[in-house]
Amino acid sequence: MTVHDQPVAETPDPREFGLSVLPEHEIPSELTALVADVRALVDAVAHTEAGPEDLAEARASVAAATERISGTRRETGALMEQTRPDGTAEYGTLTNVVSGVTNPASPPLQLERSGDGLRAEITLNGVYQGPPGLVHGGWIAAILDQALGGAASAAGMPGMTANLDVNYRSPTPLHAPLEVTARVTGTERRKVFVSGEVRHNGTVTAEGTALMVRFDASG
Ligand SMILES: CCCCCCCCCCCC(=O)SCCNC(=O)CCNC(=O)[C@H](O)C(C)(C)COP(=O)(O)OP(=O)(O)OC[C@H]1O[C@@H](n2cnc3c(N)ncnc32)[C@H](O)[C@@H]1OP(=O)(O)O
Repeated sequence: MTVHDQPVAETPDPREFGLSVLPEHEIPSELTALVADVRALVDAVAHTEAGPEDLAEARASVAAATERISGTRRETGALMEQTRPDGTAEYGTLTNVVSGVTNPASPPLQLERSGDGLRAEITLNGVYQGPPGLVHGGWIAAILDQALGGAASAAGMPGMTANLDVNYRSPTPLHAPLEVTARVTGTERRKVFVSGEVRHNGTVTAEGTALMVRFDASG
């Protein structure tokens, strides 16, 4: 296995493969604001103790809002194009369930380049609960998977997760700032080895390693 030391590579333009691509700056700010509002709605619904009258009224309002915006739908596989500081482009699915900018079912995860990989700060609310007061382990694995895949992609080697291994070291609290980090640790042919961590107050609560297999450029 060799340690990856290549410069960031240009990712092929997905339009060449017939995929639909939306540049990030073309996403209406009203849509990203609505995504945040719907996340707040999901949290409110999950925890509400409102009475039947208020619930019925809220339900009618939600149904009206759904009707209002359901006329036209974007393709499920549409990609968002982000421009890196060096001017090259990177892509991810708009409705990615872990970090999709237009998907209110995703947590507000925004991974950014940092040091030799990616980093994010995120606070998860009760919608992501597993054990009382704690983040569900499946969501921790999903966040790590996204960070690990994103690190490979950011290094110019986008691919699919072939294997993901997660160790839960200590409980991950809800309603508390978490740090997510990930980086490429090595490559071997199409195999990209990645590792990452979730930390709370500097303590590792979960760590993961994954094998990403790069998309086959030979067709
Ligand atoms: C667009 C922007 C995106 C932007 C990306 C943003 C981040 C997205 C993060 C989310 C990632 C996901 O959730 S992805 C979704 C979950 N994953 C999946 O659905 C993947 C399903 N599996 C597959 O499609 C396939 O098995 C692949 C692609 C992983 C591999 O198939 P393949 O392409 O035919 O490659 P193959 O020849 O079999 O394997 C290549 C090398 O990897 C090794 N290998 C393959 N699988 C394994 C394995 N499980 N464990 C060990 N080693 C393995 C082989 O031995 C070989 O090694 P050698 O002979 O070279 O030694």
